[in-house]
Amino acid sequence: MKITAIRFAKLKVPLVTPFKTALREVSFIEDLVVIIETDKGEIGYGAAASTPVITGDTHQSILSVIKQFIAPKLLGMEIENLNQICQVIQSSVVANYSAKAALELAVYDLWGKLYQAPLYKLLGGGSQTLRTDITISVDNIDKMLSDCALAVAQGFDILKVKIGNDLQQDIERVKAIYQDFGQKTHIRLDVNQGWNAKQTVFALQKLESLNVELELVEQPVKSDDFKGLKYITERVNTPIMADESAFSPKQVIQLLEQNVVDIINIKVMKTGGLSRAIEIANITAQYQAQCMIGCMLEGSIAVAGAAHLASAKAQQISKIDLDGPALGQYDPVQGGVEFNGPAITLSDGPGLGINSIDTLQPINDGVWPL
Ligand SMILES: C[C@H](N)C(=O)N[C@@H](CCC(=O)O)C(=O)O
Ligand SMILES: [Mg+2]
Repeated sequence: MKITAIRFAKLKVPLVTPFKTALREVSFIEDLVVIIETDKGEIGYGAAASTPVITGDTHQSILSVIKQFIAPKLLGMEIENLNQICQVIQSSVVANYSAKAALELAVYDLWGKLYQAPLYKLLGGGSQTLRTDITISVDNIDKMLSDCALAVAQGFDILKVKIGNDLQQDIERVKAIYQDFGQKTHIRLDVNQGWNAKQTVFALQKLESLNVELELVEQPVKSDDFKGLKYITERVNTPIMADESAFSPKQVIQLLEQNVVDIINIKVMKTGGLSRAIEIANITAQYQAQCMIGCMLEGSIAVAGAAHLASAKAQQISKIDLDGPALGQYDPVQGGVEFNGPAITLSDGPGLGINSIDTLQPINDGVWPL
């Protein structure tokens, strides 16, 4: 099965409530969809989110990097040579991880179709169902409490609470949420780089002294502040997780070797797809460190890839933050992953298991080669 062409489209889904973090605020899930065509008539689906404040990637940059630097090298390649294709994708250009992720996802989808098996089975096998947390956007306390109540009513028992835009208010937000929901849910915090090291130690020691039990705190400080992360990890009992600091296998080795953090958040938009995500999951196992599989605010095409990986790598990946599609008003993708509250069910169809996609908006000049 040979690669013959690549098509591009956009997919836009309105959110139930605006997604607000210390880094950005958005009201839609917007994916660039990549469709790889083959000489056998099979197509593979991949997608990428635009998160310039985290990856530096936009839909425009993803599209031009694929067309200009990566696609020309993929034309004619055999899907059965999966590792070779991933190597070409990874080495065609530096960085641009979201572009690489979208392509790798589509190639893995085709690999599953070639062997007529769901991806999670080809990757080693695992459970067909997973449980995700849900994100509570940073907002005023009343809004955050009502979002938590809604999430709990929908069956979620792990809340990923976004904070990081004002230290004192953040402490009050966490205290209020813990008071109302701390007994019935696990609470994770994601600061999205909003504090500095001293502020983090102050806030977490304060919360610990009040017996506020947090499952983990994600990326409290700037992504390049490894010294700050280590300073925090050495001074608090709450587990510290790296997100924006952990893109590459090399960074993950440094983070774990030097005891900079306790936990790693793997996202395919940061690793450049599944091949390096697998590599990182294996590295965390070597260090006997826990890891999470996460997502950007992205729809269910890319999340399906991450979910198949999480199923097959359940020994390494113990925490799941794949709630992107659950935050949308609807899911235009049929097959793939199905959400029912916190439960994610993987399709048993081949590859990612996607059957069809509604409301795809083709992009002008969105076919390669023209
Ligand atoms: C959506 C997911 N739960 C999440 O919070 N992901 C990111 C932020 C993604 C974005 O801004 O698109 C994270 O920081 O973990
Ligand atoms: Mg995060």
